Amino acid sequence: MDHDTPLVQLDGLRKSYNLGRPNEVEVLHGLALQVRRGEFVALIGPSGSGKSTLLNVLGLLEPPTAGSYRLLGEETAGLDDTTLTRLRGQALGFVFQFHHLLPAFTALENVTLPMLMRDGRIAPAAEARARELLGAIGLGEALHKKPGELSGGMQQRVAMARALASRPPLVLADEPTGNLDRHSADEVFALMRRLHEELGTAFLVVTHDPSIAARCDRVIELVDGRIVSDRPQAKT
Ligand SMILES: Nc1ncnc2c1ncn2[C@@H]1O[C@H](COP(=O)(O)OP(=O)(O)OP(=O)(O)O)[C@@H](O)[C@H]1O
Repeated sequence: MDHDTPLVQLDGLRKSYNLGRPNEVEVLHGLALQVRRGEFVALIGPSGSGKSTLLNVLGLLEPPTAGSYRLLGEETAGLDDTTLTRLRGQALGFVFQFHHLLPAFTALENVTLPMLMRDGRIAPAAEARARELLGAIGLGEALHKKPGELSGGMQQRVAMARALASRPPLVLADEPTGNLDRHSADEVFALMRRLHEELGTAFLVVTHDPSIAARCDRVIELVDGRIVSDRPQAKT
């Protein structure tokens, strides 16, 4: 992929849910959007405006109903499941509101396991990579702790390490600080910004928290399934 090719390019993207004829409900109404390498973008909008739906489409978890979605320059329409899984693994990391760590496994195992399972083959040096990442984000002492022994903020930092382990160019984050108190939320967000600076990873962050949106470089606002504003923000 050419370095200037957008990571994400949507053209006329529509998504409907078929609740049984004639009740087809269109949730995303023809979106056009580009996300480029190394951007740090907030996606905001009222409840029900389609943010999660858009993230699901971007994450290749749900197909669009119409329009084009190019990921890393590759048109995703019509790709089979194996190809979608490969492309997802190559392009994307995911962070959710709830960490979804495996409770029976340690922090180190939680970060290592997805790397081992990627493409069904053993990724070389997966554990070394997991140790390095967890060390870099201040969890070197917690490698062998299980999620239940960690604070909410620490759990979310482990989830961040898991998302970045495979060096994706883009991380999709759905309310990554939504379940945390102010202090932990600020800590987790600061970590995201730091990883963005150090690794050049692009982030698309769905948030209801105005103070988090205010610290992103670009803010896209969705209302009723349409982009009503998309503006850069000066760094504060
Ligand atoms: N699987 C589905 N089947 C039918 N309708 C759906 C489905 N998923 C979402 N919707 C509808 O799509 C619309 C947008 O929902 P979505 O969850 O994307 O909004 P959101 O902006 O993420 O909201 P929130 O901020 O509350 O998470 C809503 O009207 C919702 O009812």
